[in-house]
Amino acid sequence: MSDAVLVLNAGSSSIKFALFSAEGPADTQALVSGLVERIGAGAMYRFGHDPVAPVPGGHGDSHANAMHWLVAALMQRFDGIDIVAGGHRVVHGGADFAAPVIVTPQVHAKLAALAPLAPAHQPHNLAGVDALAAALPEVPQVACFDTAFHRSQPRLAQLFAIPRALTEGGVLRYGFHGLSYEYIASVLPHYMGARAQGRIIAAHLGHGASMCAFENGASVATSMGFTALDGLMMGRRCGEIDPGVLLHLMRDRGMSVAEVDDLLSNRSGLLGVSGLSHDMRDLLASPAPEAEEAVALFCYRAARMVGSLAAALGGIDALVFTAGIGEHAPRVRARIMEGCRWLGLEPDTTANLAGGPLLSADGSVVAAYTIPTDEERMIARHTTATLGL
Ligand SMILES: Nc1ncnc2c1ncn2[C@@H]1O[C@H](COP(=O)(O)OP(=O)(O)O)[C@@H](O)[C@H]1O
Ligand SMILES: CC(=O)OP(=O)(O)O
Ligand SMILES: [Mg+2]
Repeated sequence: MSDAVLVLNAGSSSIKFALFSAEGPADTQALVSGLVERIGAGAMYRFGHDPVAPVPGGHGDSHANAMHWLVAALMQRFDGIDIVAGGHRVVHGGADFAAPVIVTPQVHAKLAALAPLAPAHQPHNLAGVDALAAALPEVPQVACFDTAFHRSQPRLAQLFAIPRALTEGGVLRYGFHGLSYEYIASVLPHYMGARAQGRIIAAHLGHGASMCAFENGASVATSMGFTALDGLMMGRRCGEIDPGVLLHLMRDRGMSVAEVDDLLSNRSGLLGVSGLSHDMRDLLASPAPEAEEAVALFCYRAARMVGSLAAALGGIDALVFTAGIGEHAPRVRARIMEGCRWLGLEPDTTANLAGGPLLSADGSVVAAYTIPTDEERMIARHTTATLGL
């Protein structure tokens, strides 16, 4: 029997999992990894290199059911592996949690209270905690936060220009995708040597998308704010928007809060602008002018955000692309890099098409890379360190 840490990373429509050995260095290859995706709409799963298969028996109809099914299925399928700890991505840690924490009933209650700030993530993250607690009540569980990496930011980067009382009440820019950025910061020296301590902008471009500026490996500014709706254009989310639009929709068009929430969280972004799909793959393959415009807006907004974060850093030494789009869409990377030429980034077209990792030409003042992220590994590192395994 080998001891393992089970990592659960629940997103808005998927659950990624990985089992890492709890013996030896925390950083060895995952024993097995996989995912459940399209939850609620014909859920499918994949364990390791097995073929993709439908989630049986209606268990894929909700995250909570899928979590219970997944934990039971993993224990059955990998019965030679003893799960000794659980590590979870928890999207929102609010003002209280700046580091990973062991989940106690009190911690669980505080995290559940943050669900309104991350409705498409937090309940699913806690469903993972609950499923593992039901199956293995004695196993300790650690919550690892998307927000924690950004708590090092200077105060100005965290403030909204709103009355102080609201700021003191926790209405701050928290930022997300922190586990991904922390992982990228940890592997960057492998690619860049000592320059990794310089002024870096990392672009996590997945279904959710954000950017983070870091210096000396610490976050100093990021594009997402109080919630994961802010910043870049995303698959279904609007990103940055004039708050006057929200007032107009409610005051002049009679939309309810729930309708505005659904519009901005689920029906905007690539899907809203293209009218076709939230998935970059579909848009890149489509001849429709609306698809082209959605891709063009995504890239335009991303390049503008690089400019903003470069100002926060006082310059830029490297731009790093990661997550689904950042790792797999050379056409999107190329367009964003074109928009960064003025900063001194000289793209290498051939290297970009070949998948990098170095995307910039020899002599480019600003380096560019594509680096695969690994939130599961970062969670495993935090879990073993927090539990002293
Ligand atoms: N080969 C590809 N080309 C273009 N876009 C891709 C490709 N593969 C994935 N994507 C994009 O990446 C997104 C998923 O990214 P991922 O980082 O896995 O997101 P999440 O963790 O938020 O589910 C998809 O919605 C799609 O837009
Ligand atoms: C915070 C966030 O947007 O996460 P995801 O990319 O998993 O949707
Ligand atoms: Mg994700």
